[in-house]
Amino acid sequence: MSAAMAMDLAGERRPLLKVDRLTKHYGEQVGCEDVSFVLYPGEVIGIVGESGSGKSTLLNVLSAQMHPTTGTVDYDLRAQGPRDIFTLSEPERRKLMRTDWGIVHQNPRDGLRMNVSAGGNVGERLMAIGARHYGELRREGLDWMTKVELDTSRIDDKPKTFSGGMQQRLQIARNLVTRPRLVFMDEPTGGLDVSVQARLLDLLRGLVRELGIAAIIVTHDLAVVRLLADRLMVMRRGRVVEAGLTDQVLDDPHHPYTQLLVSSVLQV
Ligand SMILES: Nc1ncnc2c1ncn2[C@@H]1O[C@H](COP(=O)(O)OP(=O)(O)OP(=O)(O)O)[C@@H](O)[C@H]1O
Repeated sequence: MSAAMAMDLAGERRPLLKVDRLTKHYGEQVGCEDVSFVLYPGEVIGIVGESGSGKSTLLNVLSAQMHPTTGTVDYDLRAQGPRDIFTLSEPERRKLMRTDWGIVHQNPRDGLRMNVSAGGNVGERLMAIGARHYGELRREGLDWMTKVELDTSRIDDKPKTFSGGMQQRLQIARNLVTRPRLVFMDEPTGGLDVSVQARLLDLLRGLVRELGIAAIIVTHDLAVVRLLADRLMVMRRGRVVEAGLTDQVLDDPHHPYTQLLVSSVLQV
């Protein structure tokens, strides 16, 4: 049973994120249009669609990296309760990014410091929330390298000497070490060999479930959402055309576009 379902049974259903009529235009061009949904603690939602359907735009707006044209995103800030993330001050937003949120980029270069050691990449995030004790930082670094199946003898090596799959695992460790409540992932296995992808997906699934983290995962790969996501949103031309439980949407797609998306994958 997922953490979200457990939460449901316990009756503790306060949304972590509430997205209301989110729209982003680039001049005349539609990025995303009128997107609304609710995400609960511990729940994993997948956003799929072909290239240009608006997935990255939506993720960038949801993670406050971009302002919407209209619409709101309310995030449950523990002590303060729900706040529209676009009304946060810059320091408040940065604090959120450092503590409660993680962002796993498709390209590990965008999420790692390539000239800082692997241990430093993990420790840095902890230092940003106040950890100072060197031995403790080192222990956490080793612990997280083990968790993401990296050889701990490489702790002092820089990520630029790592393979793509190793860099991605380190990026995941760097993001999860602070135990965020919400992680945004953009094509987390994109650009990796199929065999490396499968192992990384297994690893991600285990960690997300173990830590009870909520996640929003953007991908064009239906196998990724099949494995990781509780719920699915299918986007086309900036709009959500179908949404529901992942297995239901993939096994019994209603919208013709989803049917096409599913059948084209099955034919591969
Ligand atoms: N900076 C920009 N300026 C103008 N139009 C943009 C910009 N970024 C995205 N768009 C447009 O917004 C729409 C959605 O693009 P977006 O990158 O969000 O799609 P996507 O589903 O993430 O695609 P991909 O899978 O190829 O990354 C597209 O029509 C795209 O041309």
